Amino acid sequence: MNYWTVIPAAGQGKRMNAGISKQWIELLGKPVLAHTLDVFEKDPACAGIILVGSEQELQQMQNFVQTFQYTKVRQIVPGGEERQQSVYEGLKKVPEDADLVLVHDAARPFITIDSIGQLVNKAVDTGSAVLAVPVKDTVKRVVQHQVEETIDRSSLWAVQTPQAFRLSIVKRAHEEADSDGYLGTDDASLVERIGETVAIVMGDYHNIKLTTSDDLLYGQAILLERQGEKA
Ligand SMILES: Nc1ccn([C@@H]2O[C@H](COP(=O)(O)OP(=O)(O)OP(=O)(O)O)[C@@H](O)[C@H]2O)c(=O)n1
Ligand SMILES: C[C@](O)(CO)[C@H](O)COP(=O)(O)O
Repeated sequence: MNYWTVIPAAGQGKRMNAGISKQWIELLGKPVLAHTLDVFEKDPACAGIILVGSEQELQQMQNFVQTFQYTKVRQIVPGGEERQQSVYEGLKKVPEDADLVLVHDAARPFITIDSIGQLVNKAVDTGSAVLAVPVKDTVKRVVQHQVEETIDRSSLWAVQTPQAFRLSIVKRAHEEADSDGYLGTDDASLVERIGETVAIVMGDYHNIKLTTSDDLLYGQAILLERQGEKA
């Protein structure tokens, strides 16, 4: 099934502390945003992309999309203070007749068409699905540097993007979160709180989000490994 994608790219990358927003950092000579957009541009099932940028970077983003000749970027819209608000602004621009919408962080450039396909198939069946990987570390709840509890990790998954939803569901979830003043760290949590079920699809440990500077080193290694596989 065809899908639309909202790509939030309006963050400031404070934790990366690179002096520029994360999407403009170059990995093997190409901006992070280009690595991300290339995947959706190449996926025949992707019908269109809504790109969300910060107000100050909209012109830069327009120029970038023209330079890289992305044909599927239908609109570039200004985002908000928080990721959730940026996604909400993007969702408002997805055509009403779209069935399925994916939300994907610009800062997760290592997503593959294969993972997207598996996610889309699940969301078509269930209405909402997210990519995630089982947590590998032992996780403890800590208060004031003292362990309160060791959490049973057998049911813990680290959730990624893309997250795929029927458009009507995710729009309702965002509308309700907005009117209730609820702020979540991903879109699925908004869908969960309106009582919808969210399915998990096994993701890929390489689908990291570039958050701090050490992620750049790992990211370059992922790209080099993929280049080697192609050669
Ligand atoms: N107001 C915001 C905040 C984040 N994002 C986007 O949401 C994705 C994931 O967010 P995160 O990693 O938290 O990015 P930043 O907010 O840029 O990072 P930081 O919190 O370190 O400033 C990124 O692609 C980012 O550009 C967004 O569109 N609008
Ligand atoms: C949406 C997300 O990528 C899921 O892992 C993530 O929650 C967004 O950013 P943050 O780093 O948690 O603020």
